[in-house]
Amino acid sequence: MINISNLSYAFGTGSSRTPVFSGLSMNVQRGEFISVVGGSGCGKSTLFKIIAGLLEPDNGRITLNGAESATAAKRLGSVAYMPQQDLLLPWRTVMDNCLLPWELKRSRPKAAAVAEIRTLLQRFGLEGTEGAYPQELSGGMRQRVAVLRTVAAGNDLLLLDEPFGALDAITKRSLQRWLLELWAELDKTVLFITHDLEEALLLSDRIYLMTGSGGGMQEFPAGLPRPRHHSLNYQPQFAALRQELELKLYENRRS
Ligand SMILES: Nc1ncnc2c1ncn2[C@@H]1O[C@H](COP(=O)(O)OP(=O)(O)OP(=O)(O)O)[C@@H](O)[C@H]1O
Repeated sequence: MINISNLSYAFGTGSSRTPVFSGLSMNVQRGEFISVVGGSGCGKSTLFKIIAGLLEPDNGRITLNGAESATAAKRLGSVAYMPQQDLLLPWRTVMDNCLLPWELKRSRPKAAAVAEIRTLLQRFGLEGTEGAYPQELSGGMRQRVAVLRTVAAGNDLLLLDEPFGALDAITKRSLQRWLLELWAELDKTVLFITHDLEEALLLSDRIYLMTGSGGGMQEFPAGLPRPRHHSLNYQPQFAALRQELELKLYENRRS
């Protein structure tokens, strides 16, 4: 689905140039759920912006669906990206927010897009919110609308940048369960940024650890059997993996 090799990026120019990462490589198969974890500021969101075509890397190659995407402009619009803030437009209703991807592409009649969004609203447990404005929704509902808009873009690869980071523990749990079911049902490939190691282990097939300070990426096989449930959190195998992952993150931050 996506192959990244030897990617590097730095912000700024001349003497104010600050490397974010270098020599970064990763490989994601179709249908996988992959998490990216790493300390604050190590470049996770920057990586997503590069994959989404919003930033051009300094070096490296990105292959999407087997075809090399040599420039950011080529990647733009070919993956669905949900940034850290939900970015729902406050002056638009839920339906009009979800229609934004259609407005950008206009590749089919509006009625077809509206019908698909209505079906997704049902599937996402958001029936009855079509005419509501974002500020009338709870935090968990807003995040579901934002994920729905990302899915409505119609791409096979979803980049979700810490979608549940700002939610309380109970809402977060229910949305994790919901996302696992959705992922199994929709047959999408997901790249997911999180600071929550338990969330990464619960959701992912594999985890990539970003080292930061101009460094690269390390792979961590999550490998727990599916289907997964929160009761896994209390099993020794889960606790051991969590400890191993935490140690690796800690080692990376020190090196
Ligand atoms: N537009 C920008 N101009 C200059 N530096 C930037 C810009 N955006 C991000 N940076 C810097 O690049 C580094 C990586 O930022 P990025 O947002 O990718 O990190 P992150 O791992 O996603 O962080 P967090 O986990 O806190 O969201 C940080 O040091 C940040 O300050």
